[in-house]
Amino acid sequence: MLKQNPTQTPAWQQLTQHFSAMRQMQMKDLFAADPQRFAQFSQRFEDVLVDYSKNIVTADTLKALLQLAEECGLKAAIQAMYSGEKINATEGRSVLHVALRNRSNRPILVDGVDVMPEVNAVLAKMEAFSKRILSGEWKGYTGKSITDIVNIGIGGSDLGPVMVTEALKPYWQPGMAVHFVSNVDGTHIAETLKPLNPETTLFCIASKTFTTQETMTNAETARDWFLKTAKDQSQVAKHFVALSTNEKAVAAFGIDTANMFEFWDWVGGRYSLSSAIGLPIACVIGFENFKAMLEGLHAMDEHFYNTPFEQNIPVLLALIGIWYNNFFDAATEAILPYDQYLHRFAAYFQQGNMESNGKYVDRNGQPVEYQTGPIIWGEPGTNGQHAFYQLIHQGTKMIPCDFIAPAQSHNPLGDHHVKLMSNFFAQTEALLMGKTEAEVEAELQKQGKSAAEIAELTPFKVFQGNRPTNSILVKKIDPRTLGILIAMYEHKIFTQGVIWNIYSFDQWGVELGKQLANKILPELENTSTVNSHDASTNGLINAFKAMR
Ligand SMILES: O=P(O)(O)OC[C@H]1O[C@H](O)[C@@H](O)[C@@H](O)[C@@H]1O
Repeated sequence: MLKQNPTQTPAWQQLTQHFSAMRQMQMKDLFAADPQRFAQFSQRFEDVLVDYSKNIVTADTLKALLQLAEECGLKAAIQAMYSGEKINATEGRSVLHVALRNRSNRPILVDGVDVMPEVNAVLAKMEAFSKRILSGEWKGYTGKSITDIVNIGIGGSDLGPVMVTEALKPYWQPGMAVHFVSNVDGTHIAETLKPLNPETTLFCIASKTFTTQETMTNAETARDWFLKTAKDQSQVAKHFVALSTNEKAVAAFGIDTANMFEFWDWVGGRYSLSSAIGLPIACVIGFENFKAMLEGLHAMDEHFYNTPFEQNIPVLLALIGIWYNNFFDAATEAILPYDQYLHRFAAYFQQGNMESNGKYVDRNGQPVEYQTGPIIWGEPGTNGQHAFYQLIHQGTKMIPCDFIAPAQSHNPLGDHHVKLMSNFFAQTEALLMGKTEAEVEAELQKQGKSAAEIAELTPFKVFQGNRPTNSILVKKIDPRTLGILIAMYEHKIFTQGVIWNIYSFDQWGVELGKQLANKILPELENTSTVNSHDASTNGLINAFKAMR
């Protein structure tokens, strides 16, 4: 893979020059000058409309950004990922979440072996299992059917299934509920288990490595809770399944490997929701709906693979993100879904994006001299409007935002949805157009304010506007559309990682804290004074011990 420093490309030089012309550019002037702007700067894919016209870009900006993608070897990088090359170089692994939802069944080789037969075998096992659970055929230790699934996992073994099961709540099958325990804080599992009955509860222990401290601790607590009632160790098989790549550790925990749903080291945790990690999804929305989501993911995978970059949605979104991140110095991006069911969508892509592209070392092992991954955050609209939008509208920082909304609500109550959507449209319009001094003055005059009052108040009520947004309008949040949206963001992240010349599929940054926690843990289990750390850490640990 090309290891190109993006700032050393001709395209980057061109963008730097172009930026000095664009930094003062007003989007409303661009709209006024070009009646075709919306048509020119929007793309449709199935029932998804992506409008990126409210960005500080011209055709020239996109041309230079597309050139940057070419010069950084994006084409070859996509080819390398889809063909199973070991692009996760620091872990020596392929990166093949696209194989998990490869509905075309085209062979995908890892070390010369087609992975599709094993992918399909696990999917078939998930299908059969989820059908047995949902039909009530799978019985617990007292002969009752399962009513509650508890997924125990963290990070990539939690966030995807949480986000998807919440997003697709209207598709939950009758008589089945799903719960998630991730935090090692005992409160999480204690509160989750409180209303549950061990006779009708199934635990999915989800961990790629099956060594993660939080998950193993919660899994042991869950087993103790179960055995407190069930008594008999042999009944564990009816209530515990494992989703993992680590067969040995699964067996050592006491889960029958017949109840293990396998995946592989070429599935990154944060890209694993279409692997066996998706089992709790399939068990609550049904396998047909799970399959529809896989088909949506695959459709966007194909779009990303086959579409020329100038119409390629993930590529365009990635390039626009780079434009703000690297030229306008925007440090964050907000994801703002106008859909209550998508309330964990930003949290999901917080891991997806920040764990992938939060790297300061490039693929040559050198510290980068440019910005890489942005900070991702967001909450559903309209709640965000009454919380942090003040800063987006009038703060000193540029925050590019993605607004996401469905045309059709799953809960068409009265006029709720049109009210919601009026806010969705109004916000991006306000961020684009702002409100001028003259408009504010005229408004204050109408309200009967004196000249002195008008002069005093006007500066506070002006909105500069010119704040960039993408609007992603979909017909309905159904399994297929959700799959499309997920893959769209995944490939945006991939594209940016390629251009920033970083490795997007490792996560060494999570290791140090884990190591130190393992060192500190035994120090907390006795009463002696600790002095093996820096003064602050020693002080805190000793204060904690004194307070216990
Ligand atoms: O599935 P596991 O192995 O329990 O890992 C859970 C999480 O652990 C770490 O925080 C990272 O490696 C994440 O990417 C991963 O998702």
